[in-house]
Amino acid sequence: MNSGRDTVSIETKGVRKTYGERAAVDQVTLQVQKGEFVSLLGPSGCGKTTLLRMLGGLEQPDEGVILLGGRDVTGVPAYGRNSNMIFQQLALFPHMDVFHNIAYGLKVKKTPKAEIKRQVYEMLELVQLGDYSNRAISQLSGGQAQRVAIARALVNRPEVLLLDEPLSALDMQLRLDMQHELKRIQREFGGTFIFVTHDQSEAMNMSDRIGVMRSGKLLQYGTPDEIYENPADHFVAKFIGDTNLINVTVLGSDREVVRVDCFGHTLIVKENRGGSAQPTGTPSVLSLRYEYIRLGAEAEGSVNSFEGTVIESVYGGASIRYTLEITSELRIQATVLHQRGASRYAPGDIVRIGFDPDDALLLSEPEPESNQENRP
Ligand SMILES: Nc1ncnc2c1ncn2[C@@H]1O[C@H](COP(=O)(O)OP(=O)(O)OP(=O)(O)O)[C@@H](O)[C@H]1O
Repeated sequence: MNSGRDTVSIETKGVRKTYGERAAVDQVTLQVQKGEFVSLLGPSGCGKTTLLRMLGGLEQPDEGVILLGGRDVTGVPAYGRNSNMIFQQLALFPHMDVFHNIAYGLKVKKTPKAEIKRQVYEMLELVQLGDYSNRAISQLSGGQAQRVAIARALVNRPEVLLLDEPLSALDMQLRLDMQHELKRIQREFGGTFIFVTHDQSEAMNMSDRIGVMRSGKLLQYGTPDEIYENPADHFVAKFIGDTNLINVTVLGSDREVVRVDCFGHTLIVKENRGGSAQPTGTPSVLSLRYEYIRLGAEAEGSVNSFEGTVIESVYGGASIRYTLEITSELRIQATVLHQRGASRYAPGDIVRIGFDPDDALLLSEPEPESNQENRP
């Protein structure tokens, strides 16, 4: 079992895989620490499954290196690696009961019977199916089948468990429950899990770190907080969370703050992390998260402050989402916390809108959309 987080479990260096002319995975370098839960996140066709399959040895890269537990496994097929994979179709053996499904890998390894029993029951406890050892696979619910698949994969003590959208066939409530379960199992087992998903909230809920992919490239690799608060670019900002992306023109910059023109308003904003100073006149994009915007009395004293007209107000229980028109060319969305019984703005109301430089991020212009992928 892995308990430390200070050593690398699996690592890729400049991994590339092409199908015909097209790079499904393009120069991906990433390092996953032992005991980490990492999600590979991105829209359909961005290359996350191909990357996962290369990590598991089901595909081989055209270029680059893969290290598993410090060993170079580039070119080593799946059966020669200490990793295991779970797919959306769980592929449990229908003619075996739960016990024998989980025991299968140990039997193949010719583990002594008593040891198999001990380890299978340990796994059944881990996935909270202690009483289900004799159940037929056909008599399991979707969530129970998921747990059996996880137990079957973990009983072999893989260096890394690779999961390819295993929850996507479940209905919403069960999916949320299984997200918590999977995280708990990973924590208790102490292993390294790499999870592919196109669902940003799923990735945010479970991961220590997220790798955001687009068109085969790893755009950003960081903790959920880093990715949310400091997105590497326009695409990541839009893919994770709700944000207004506003076209602006750079007026000038001083260290980390930049003055921009936003449809006739001069705003003071923060430069993108690691971004180089952009020259005056550069067209750019400002990312302003819905919930960082303040309205009415809350907006007084903000560094950036202007008026807008409420176009729409959508009640969301704990919060209200407003659509506000600043100019005929510019509408933004703002989400504000709402307390029961508190007054709210109505369409037509003129309200003060405010935010500080730290609340907004100037991002590089987006790359043109690739036709290789579909937005979720
Ligand atoms: N065996 C293959 N032969 C040819 N092209 C492939 C093959 N596998 C994947 N591709 C292509 O490589 C690109 C990346 O596919 P991949 O399945 O890795 O994406 P993904 O992000 O996992 O998408 P999804 O979420 O839809 O599964 C896509 O353009 C896909 O069509």
